[in-house]
Amino acid sequence: MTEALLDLEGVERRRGDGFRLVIDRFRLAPGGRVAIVGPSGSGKSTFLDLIAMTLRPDSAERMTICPGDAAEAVDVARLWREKRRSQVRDIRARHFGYVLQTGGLAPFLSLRENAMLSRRLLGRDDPGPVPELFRRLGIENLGRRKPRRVSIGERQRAAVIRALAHEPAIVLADEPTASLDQTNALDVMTLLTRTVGSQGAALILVTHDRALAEGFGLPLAECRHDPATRTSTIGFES
Ligand SMILES: Nc1ncnc2c1ncn2[C@@H]1O[C@H](COP(=O)(O)OP(=O)(O)OP(=O)(O)O)[C@@H](O)[C@H]1O
Repeated sequence: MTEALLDLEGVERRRGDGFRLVIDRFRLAPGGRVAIVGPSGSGKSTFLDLIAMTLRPDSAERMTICPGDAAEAVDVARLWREKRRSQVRDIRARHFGYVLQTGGLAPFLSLRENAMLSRRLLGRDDPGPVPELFRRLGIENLGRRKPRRVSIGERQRAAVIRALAHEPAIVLADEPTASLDQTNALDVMTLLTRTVGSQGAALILVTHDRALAEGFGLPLAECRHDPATRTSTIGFES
């Protein structure tokens, strides 16, 4: 069996006033895809933050990442336990790309400068795939513009480019089409899934829109919430 890109088992995190998320088992193959669905407040963002390593688990039996260029899986659970935060940060910057609901672009930077941010964080000043991504996403004439001078759909395209500019192993997209009309949502989803696929990256999408996810062939993983215990559970294997 191929080594999983992400492998989590028995991961728990409490939040706020008694909420608890339990990741029973989550295993994603290199280049794998999944859509995380569930009602509001069921823990989808908490799940994504744990995966993105921006949130520390309270406990984790197993939590590993094994990107293509790694000799062996990195034991992230251990890095958290030993409070090796700079190593966690390095893994995050190198291997993850993010597309947020409203783009999350820096307003004072041009679209191109925004796109280059994820590379610059890794000390890379060469443009790599950025010019080609601008062409493929059809906004090659807008690179010098600031986010406020382009449409919301064009902003989301720039956000997709920024997520892929440093060629990460995993792209995390949190409701990336929620602020778009239906036509733009379909366009951005098409471009997102195609470009992620062409780079061989894995995609984890959080969405309220099951039909959209299913329409793009993404398997669903459900965050199930039990109000009696205020506990949500999620599991997935690919
Ligand atoms: N920063 C925080 N501090 C304390 N509690 C939080 C925090 N963020 C979320 N929570 C709580 O954690 C639980 C899960 O929230 P989360 O945002 O992960 O759910 P969600 O499924 O993403 O919701 P939505 O679909 O509305 O975005 C909720 O009870 C929420 O109030």
